[in-house]
Amino acid sequence: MEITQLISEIKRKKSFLCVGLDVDMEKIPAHLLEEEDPIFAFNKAIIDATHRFAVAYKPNTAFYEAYGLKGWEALQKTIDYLNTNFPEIFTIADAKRGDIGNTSSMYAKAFFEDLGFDSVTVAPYMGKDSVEPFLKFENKHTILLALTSNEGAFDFQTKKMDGLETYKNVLQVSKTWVNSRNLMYVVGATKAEYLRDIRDIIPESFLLVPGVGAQGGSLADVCKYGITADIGLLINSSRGIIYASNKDDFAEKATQEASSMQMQMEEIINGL
Ligand SMILES: O=C(O)c1cc(=O)[nH]c(=O)n1[C@@H]1O[C@H](COP(=O)(O)O)[C@@H](O)[C@H]1O
Repeated sequence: MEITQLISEIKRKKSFLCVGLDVDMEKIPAHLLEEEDPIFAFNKAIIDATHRFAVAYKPNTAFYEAYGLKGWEALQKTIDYLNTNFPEIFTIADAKRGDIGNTSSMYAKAFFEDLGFDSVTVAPYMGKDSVEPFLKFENKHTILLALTSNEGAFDFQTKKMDGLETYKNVLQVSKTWVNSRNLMYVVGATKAEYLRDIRDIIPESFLLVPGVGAQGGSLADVCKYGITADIGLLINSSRGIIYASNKDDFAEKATQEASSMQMQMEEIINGL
């Protein structure tokens, strides 16, 4: 998907919500376990219940890989369902890949060509030649981990390297890579106070921001310095939406959560 399509969808829906599809069989309502493919049945119900309020979906591949072949099939069915029925919706494979060049090329092929995602999350640790194979794909987006939402982000990402914090190095250096226009970045909602510095380095790039809801990050805090004229944000909530209820009313409760987030976003967009 072209970035301009994502921006017009954000403006049309007045939403920059990304719903995280992190399916855990122990948390889904019991009646779905009788379905032939419980993971896909759950995802389909969540997508049907929330797509009016969301512009992106992000399955984290760990939650599918954990169930082996069945999990991977459910992931394929989920992305096919999205691409067929909601082609205007941006899709993110949260796989956090990155390896030597020829291996990264195969990861890129897997997520962009075989599965058909619009984007994939990638770890920057192995450097330029591990990321550039992803950037070669036109109208596909590589979402580089910059400053993550977890406590461990302080172990390396905020430590200085040549006088500059590592996450700032990631932002500065990656801007110089071939096809860097295809880059987006992950910044955790729990690190909202860093967004002013981050926007100084990458004023316009899209940010995937996980960590609201279950991890305690705040939408208002993220928007304070993170939002741009084209919005430039995709705010992800996974557990806060998909497990709003673990009973038969899970889809209705997911609708309520997604709708409430969309309303807050609409207010923010209208106030710009
Ligand atoms: O790349 C990510 O999406 C990600 C990066 C990060 O820094 N923190 C983070 O929580 N995530 C992912 O975002 C989702 C957050 O889920 P919830 O905390 O349930 O909303 C999970 O799939 C995480 O793996």
